[in-house]
Order: sequence, then structure tokens, then C-alpha cells
Amino acid sequence: MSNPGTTNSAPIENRAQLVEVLMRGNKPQRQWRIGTEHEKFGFVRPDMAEGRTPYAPPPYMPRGIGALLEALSGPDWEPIYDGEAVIGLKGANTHKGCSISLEPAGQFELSGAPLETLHETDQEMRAHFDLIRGPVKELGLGFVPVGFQPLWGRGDMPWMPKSRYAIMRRYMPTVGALGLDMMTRSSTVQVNLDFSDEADMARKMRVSLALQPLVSALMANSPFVEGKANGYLSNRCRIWTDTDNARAGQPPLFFADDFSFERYVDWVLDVPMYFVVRDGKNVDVAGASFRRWLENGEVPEGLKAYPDQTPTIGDFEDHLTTAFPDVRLKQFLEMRGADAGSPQMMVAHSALWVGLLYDPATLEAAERLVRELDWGVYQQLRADVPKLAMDAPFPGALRALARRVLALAEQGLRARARDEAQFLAPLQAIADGGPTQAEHWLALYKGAWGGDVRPIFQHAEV
Ligand SMILES: Nc1ncnc2c1ncn2[C@@H]1O[C@H](COP(=O)(O)OP(=O)(O)OP(=O)(O)O)[C@@H](O)[C@H]1O
Ligand SMILES: N[C@@H](CCC(=O)O)C(=O)O
Ligand SMILES: N[C@@H](CS)C(=O)O
Repeated sequence: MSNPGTTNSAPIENRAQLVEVLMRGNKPQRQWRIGTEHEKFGFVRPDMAEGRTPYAPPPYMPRGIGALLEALSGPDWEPIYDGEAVIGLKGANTHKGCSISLEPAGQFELSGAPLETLHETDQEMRAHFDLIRGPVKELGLGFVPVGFQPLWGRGDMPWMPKSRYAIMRRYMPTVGALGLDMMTRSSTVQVNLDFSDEADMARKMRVSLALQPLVSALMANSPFVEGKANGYLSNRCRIWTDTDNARAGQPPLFFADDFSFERYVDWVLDVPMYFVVRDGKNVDVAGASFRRWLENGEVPEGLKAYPDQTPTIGDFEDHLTTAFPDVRLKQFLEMRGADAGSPQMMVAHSALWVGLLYDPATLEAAERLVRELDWGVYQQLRADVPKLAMDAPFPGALRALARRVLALAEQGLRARARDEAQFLAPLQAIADGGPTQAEHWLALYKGAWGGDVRPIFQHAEV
């Protein structure tokens, strides 16, 4: 999750202002950018454990995630605080536009800068791993980008000192069985992409929401839970099915022909709140209704002790970050279906979506393709993919769909004329019959690793 920023304290006077928050994202095509975010799990290196448990998830302190943030901070990386604790870094100078942030159990996240080409995305990812390699080793740690924590249980995971997460931690168990696993034991790669206007946004939403399960299957990389294969290829996608369905999934109205900024506003007003920021602090209002606060003046219980009880534009902007549909709308669209994976796979993930969505003729063709079937087919696919990935049942076979979609993505990238089609190669190999990352690890686990998952840590990126 991004780090806390400044908020707009203007009171909300009418709904048009909320629509306007989203519309501010409209941009001409020449200003469209690619913003890639990824998360990864830290672990204690067995050869440098020095009294610590080998492979354990690092705590915040000592010799953990907080220490890594401190080691990285400097003129290029300014610390960001939650109270007294450093909880992120804001890039400056040549790293302007990037930030480093923490997920609840310290999954280390690069929120990349909005970039023009996939070559820059590729370079940014490499530069990030190069940047952290030294300090990570110095602390006796490593980092592995997979979709679900392979070894440790829910109770073994540390909690980072972030007030947003204290609120979510309390609330999650009241709305789903696996929300705490989503928070502490999952890691993803996401790409944020722009739109020109409402019609373009709605088309990109339909195409990307329908194809999110296909991409989850191609990117499946979370077959291990607590030291064993647990029967899922993307356990991370499974946990999203039972986290909090009031804010996650594929809401059917996002597919509708009349989907619009206003309809998203309408949907998100009914997503239960988590927090509002007052006096620079997150105030717990988890479960309260933004709509009833805004429309009926029902002040959320937790806010009653504060003088500023009027909903502001900043409150709505914060609320937008608490919705987790498979494709999230803010001032850009965020693709949220994929497990974290190797750097090549994570760049390929951005490449797939850029190819499909950023060339208008390709986007139209992609929309025709997804409209060949009822939306219900893609919803069923979402239910089947966690277990089966590319072997999930699909009319005409999922690999055939993957090949068509990748051919379109390639066409879209070629139309951009930036020599980017090469970045699709790892996904094309899977569409053509190769194993997903999850299947690759499972073959090793059943073979050379002799039923032990720990060797996965030897394949760490840093
Ligand atoms: N105009 C843009 N086009 C594409 N990407 C953008 C644009 N503006 C910002 N981004 C990207 O959005 C990402 C960060 O968004 P933000 O800081 O709001 O995180 P977040 O999505 O709230 O975090 P999380 O997904 O972890 O909850 C960055 O990677 C950034 O590059
Ligand atoms: N870790 C979560 C993503 C958290 C977020 O950025 O919303 C996931 O794997 O999907
Ligand atoms: N990444 C999400 C879920 S833990 C957030 O930070 O809000």
C-alpha cells in the first residue's frame, strides 16, 4: 500500500465532486503511463542466521524490515513515518516518482514511478533489486517474490507498525475467513494504467476485469502453504475469494454497458469504511457506511470524539484506497489479479496489460473477444483458477484463450512501435504449453527437493 500523503480537506458538497475525483484521471494518450508495483517476502538467510530461526520472516526490528528501510534511507530515499516509525521511503532525484512501502507483515513493496515504456519498467525492477541487494545481505536477509508465504503460519507472521493495518487487522476476521492471510501472507504484482475518458475507462474495465482470472492463471505462483503443497496453484487467489466480498472480486455492474465514473462512485460508497484521517492520525471507523455519513449525516461512531465530522474530498480519496476489486479504479486502473513472481514474469505482466489496453484498435478487438462469452463464464473462471490455473475448464480451453489474448497483446505492443513485444515471452511460453511458475516449483518439490519447500528460498532474487 502506498504511503500516507496530504489530504484535501474541502467538504463534499455534492456527488458531482466525487465523480470529478475520478475524472481527474482522464489523460490524452500521449500522457498514458505504466506504474508497476510489486511485493515480496523477506526471510532470514540460513547461512547468516546468527541465533535467528533460518527462513523466518524478519520482524520490523531488530535486524529486520525497519533496519532495511533505515539502511536504504538517504538523499535519494527520504523516510516516511507513521508516528515514530519509518514505514516507507519516498524516492527523490533519479528515483523521483517511486516509493518503497510495507505490506502488513513487512512484504517489501516497490511502487514504481509512472513510466513511458516497458524498457523503463524492466530497468526499474532490476535497479530496485540491485539497490536492496547489499543492505539485505548485510542484515543476513533474503527476499523471494512468490504469491503466498511458503513456509510459515499465520501466527508466525510479524506485524509492521502501521496504524492502517492495526485497523484492518481487527476488522478482517469479522468479514471473511482469510483476510489476515491476505494481509500478512500474500504478495502481488500490479500494474496501473491510464484512460482518456469515461468510455475508454469503461472499455478498459470490462476487458481487464473479464481477463483478470486468465492472467491470475498465467501468473500462478503460490502452491505452497506452511511447508506443503496445499492443492492450489494460486493460493493467493484463493484467499481473495474469502477476504471481504463487499470490497473484492468482479462486481457485475463493472461489466455493464452503462458502467461509468458515477456508477463506481455509487458502488464504492457502499464499500464499508476502514478509517478516516484526523489530526494526521488514522481514526478507526471500520464497518461504517460512507454513504450514510454523506447522505444522512450519520457520523461514524469512531469519529464522534473529533471536532471535524464533515466528510471531505480527502476522506473520499482515502476511502477509494480501501476497495479491492480485481480491477480498481482511482485516477487510473489497477490490475490486481496476479501473484508476485520472477522479475521477468512481473515485467511480462505489465507488458500484457499495456499491449492489450494501450493501443485503441487492439483494445476494441479485445473487447470483441471478451464479449463472445457471457460475463458469468469469467466469474466461473475466477472460481476455478486458484486450484487449476491454466487447466481450469473454459469453453474451447483456457490455453486457447491465452494464445488469442497474447497475440492481441503482441499486436498492441507492436503498434506502440517501442520494441516491447519481447517482454511477453515468459507468458507466451506458458500459453504454448509450458508450466506456470507454480507447476515449475511443484515439479522440483516432488522431485529434486524431496518434499521439502525450503529450497525455494535458494531461488530468492536477493
Ligand atoms: N498516471 C499514472 N499512470 C499509471 N500509473 C500511475 C499513474 N499515477 C500513479 N501511478 C502508479 O500507481 C502506483 C502507486 O499507486 P498508489 O501509491 O496510489 O498505491 P496503491 O495502489 O494505493 O497501493 P496498493 O496497491 O499497495 O494498495 C505507482 O506504481 C505509480 O506508478
Ligand atoms: N498483498 C495483496 C495486495 C495488497 C494490496 O496492495 O492491496 C495481494 O497479494 O493481493
Ligand atoms: N495492500 C492493501 C491490503 S493489505 C492495503 O494496504 O490496504
